[in-house]
Amino acid sequence: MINVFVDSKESFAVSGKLYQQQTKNLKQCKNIALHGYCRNIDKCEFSHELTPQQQQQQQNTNGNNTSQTSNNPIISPNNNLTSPLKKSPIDNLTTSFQNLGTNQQTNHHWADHFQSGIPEYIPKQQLQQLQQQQLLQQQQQQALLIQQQQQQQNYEDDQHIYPYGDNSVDDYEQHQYEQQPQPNNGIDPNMNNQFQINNFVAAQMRNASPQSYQQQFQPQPQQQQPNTAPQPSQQQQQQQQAVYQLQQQILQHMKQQQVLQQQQQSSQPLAQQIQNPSLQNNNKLLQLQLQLQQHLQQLQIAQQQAQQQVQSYTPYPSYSQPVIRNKPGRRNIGSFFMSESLKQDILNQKSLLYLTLDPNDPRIKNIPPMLNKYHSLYPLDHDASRENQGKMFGYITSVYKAISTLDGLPYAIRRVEGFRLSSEYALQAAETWRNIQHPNIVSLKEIFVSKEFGDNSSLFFTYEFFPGSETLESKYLSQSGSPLSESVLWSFICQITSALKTIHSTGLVCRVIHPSKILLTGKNRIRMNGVGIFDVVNFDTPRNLAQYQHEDLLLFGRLILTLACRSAQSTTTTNLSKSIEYVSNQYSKELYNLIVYLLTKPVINLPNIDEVVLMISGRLLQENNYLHTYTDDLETELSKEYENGRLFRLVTKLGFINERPLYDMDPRWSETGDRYLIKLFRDYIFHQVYDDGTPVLDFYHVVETLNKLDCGVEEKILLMSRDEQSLLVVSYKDLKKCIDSAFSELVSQKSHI
Ligand SMILES: Nc1ncnc2c1ncn2[C@@H]1O[C@H](COP(=O)(O)OP(=O)(O)OP(=O)(O)O)[C@@H](O)[C@H]1O
Repeated sequence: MINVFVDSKESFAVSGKLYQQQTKNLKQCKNIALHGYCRNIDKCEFSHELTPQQQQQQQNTNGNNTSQTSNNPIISPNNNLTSPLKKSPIDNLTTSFQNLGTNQQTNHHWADHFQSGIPEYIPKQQLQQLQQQQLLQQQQQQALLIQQQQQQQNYEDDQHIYPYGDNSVDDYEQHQYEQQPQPNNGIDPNMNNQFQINNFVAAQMRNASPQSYQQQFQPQPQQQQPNTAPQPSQQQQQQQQAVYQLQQQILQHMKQQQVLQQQQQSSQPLAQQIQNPSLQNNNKLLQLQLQLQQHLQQLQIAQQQAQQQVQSYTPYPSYSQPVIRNKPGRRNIGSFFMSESLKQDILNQKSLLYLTLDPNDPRIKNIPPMLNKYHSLYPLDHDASRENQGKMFGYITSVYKAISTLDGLPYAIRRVEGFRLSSEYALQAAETWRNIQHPNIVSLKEIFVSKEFGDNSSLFFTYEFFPGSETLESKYLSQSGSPLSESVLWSFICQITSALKTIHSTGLVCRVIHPSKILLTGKNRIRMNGVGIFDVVNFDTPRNLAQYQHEDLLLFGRLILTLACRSAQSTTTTNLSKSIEYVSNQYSKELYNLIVYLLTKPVINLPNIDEVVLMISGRLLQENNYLHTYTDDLETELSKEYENGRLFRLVTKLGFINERPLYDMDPRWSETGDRYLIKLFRDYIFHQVYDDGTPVLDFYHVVETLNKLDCGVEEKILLMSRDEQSLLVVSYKDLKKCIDSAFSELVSQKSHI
C-alpha cells in the first residue's frame, strides 16, 4: 500500500519504493495527520511521531488524557467514549432533541463536525418548561424595554414640569441621569441591571409618590360619570378588582423599596448588591408592574367592547339615505321619527330603569333580596365607601333603585341608618309631603321601617325614580368646566322659586336646598330631592316655621352663588365677599341683587318667597316662554310617533292576514277571494322593483300608501300578480274594506280544538 503524502510535492515524482527508503522515519504517516492514529502501525514505514504543534493540539483537546498519551504518539480511538445520544437514558415517552451549546462534548475528534453542538436528548416535559422559561424571559425583557422607554420619555417630558432640585426624589433621579449618558431607546447597555431597575423604581416614585400613586390608581368614585355610562360587566369588575389588588401590592413594594434603599449603603460593592433584598424587591416590583400592565390592557379591551355594544344598539334601521332612490321634494326618512337626541335620552333612561346587580357583584352581599315590598335593589350611590356616604341629615344615608312588587315600577329608596324612631307621630310629620305633586320636587311615596338590612334602626323613604339623573353637585361642582350661562342659572332659579312657593304655601320647609340634593333629571330640568327626611329625623326639635322658611331662602342664595362660582368653597366666610364680587363682574345686576337680597341679614322683616317671586317676575315670564316652546317641540315629536303608531297598527293587521298558513281549515285562505287582493297590495307596498331589478326601498312610498289606505281614499291603483299574468285595478277604499272584513274574520275565529 502506498501512502499519499499531503505535504510533499516531490513525492509524486518518485516511485513508491524509492520514496519509502528515502523517507522512512522522516515523513509523517498521513493517518496520524488525519486521524491521529494508524491501524497498520506495525507494518507502516512512516513516522508516527507527532510534531510539536500536533502534540500541543492533542494536549488541548484531550486535556488530562494527553498526559497518558503524550508518551505514546499513536492515539487510538477512545472506546470508552460513546455518543452522548446513548449516554442519556432513553425515555420512551420523549422524542425531543435540542442542541445545547453549553453541554457540547468537544473532547473527541469524530464529534467535531457537529458545528452547532451535539444534539442533546431532553425529556419532553423538561423541554416544555425550558421553552416556557425562555418565553417568559423574552417577554420580561421586552416589557422592561418598553417600561424603560416610557420612563425615559416621562423623564424627558418631566424636565419641563419638575425643575431640578424640586424635591429629594427628583434630585436623586436627576443625579442618576446626569451621571449616565442618555440612551436613545431608554436602555443604556453600559448601565448595569441594578442601575436600570433603580432608575425605573425611582422614576415611578418621582412620578407618583406612594400616596399619589394610591390616589391615581384607587378605583375612582364614579361620581363624575353620569348614570348613563355603561355599567361594568362582571368580568370587568373582576378585572378592576385584580388591578386594584395589584396596585396595592405595588404600593407596598414601593414603600418597602424606599425603606430598603435608605438602609442600603451607597458604597456597597456590586457583588453585595446582587444579593441584597432591595434588588429582589425590585424584581418583584417589576413582575407586579408587568401583571398590572396586562390587567389594565385586558380591562381596556373589555371596556371598549362594552362601549361598542352600547353604541351599536339601536332599535331603528340605520341605512344611509343615498342608497334609497328617493324622489326629489319628498320628506327625508329622519323626519318621520322623533329627533335623534330625544330618542337617545329616552333610550338611555329606559335602559337604566330596570338595571339589576350582577350576582357576582361584591356589593350584593350587603343588600337584602327583598326590602318591604321592594325587590331587585340596586345601589345608586357612586361612592359606596361608608366614610363617603352622605351625612347631610345627621345620619348615614344610602340610595337604592328598587322595583315594587305591587305595580312593578322602579322607585328610589333612601335608607337612613342608625335612626331610632321614637314616636309614630314622627312618620306623620312627613305625611303632608306625600300629597305634594310639583314638577320640581321628587315626590315622596312612603316611609317605612325595616330590619331587612340586618339592623334595628334603619328608616326608609321611597321616592319617585328618575333614571339617568345626577345631582347638581356631581354635574357642576365635582368637575371643572366653563361657568354656567346666566340663562341656565335663571332657569334653575325660576324652578327652585316655584318649588319653594308651593312648599312654603303648604306650611312646610324644604331644608334640602343643597347641590347634592337637587337632581338634574333632564335638560336643565331640576327637582328637589330628599324632601320630608328632616321633618322625621328632627321631629323632636321645636321649630319656628318663619325662621326655617327664611333659612330656606338663605340656602337658596348660597346655592345660586355656589353654582355661579362653580365652587363649593365660594360661600365660606373667607370667600363670601370675593364670590359676590365675582358675580357682580361676571353676571347681570339682577342676579347680583337677588343673591345679595337672599344672603343679607334682614333688618326688620324676614324676606319671604313671595318677594322673591316679585323680584324675578320678568325671568319667570321668560321661563314660561321657554317651557311653551319646549312643549311645542315635544308635541311635534310626539305627533310623528303618533303617525308611526297608527301606521304600525295597519301593518300589523296586514301581517296577521297575509301568508296565514291555515284559517278555518283552509290552507289557501289568505291566497283566495278578497285576501288575494290584500296579498297583491302587500307586494305593491313593499316588494316593488326598479327596471334594473333592484328593490324599491322608498320609505315615503310606504308611508304615503298606508296613509291612503287608512283613509280609504277613492284613488285607484294597478295591482299585478307575481307571474305578471293578472292585472287588477282597485281603489284604496275597496282595499280598506277587504282588510277590515278579513281581519274581522280572524277576530271572530272559533276554536277548532
Ligand atoms: N329619586 C331618584 N331618582 C334617581 N336617582 C336618584 C334619586 N335619588 C337619588 N338618586 C341618585 O342617587 C345618587 C346618590 O344620591 P344622594 O342624594 O345620596 O347624593 P350624594 O351626592 O351621594 O349625596 P350625599 O353626599 O348626601 O350622599 C345620586 O347620584 C342620584 O343621582
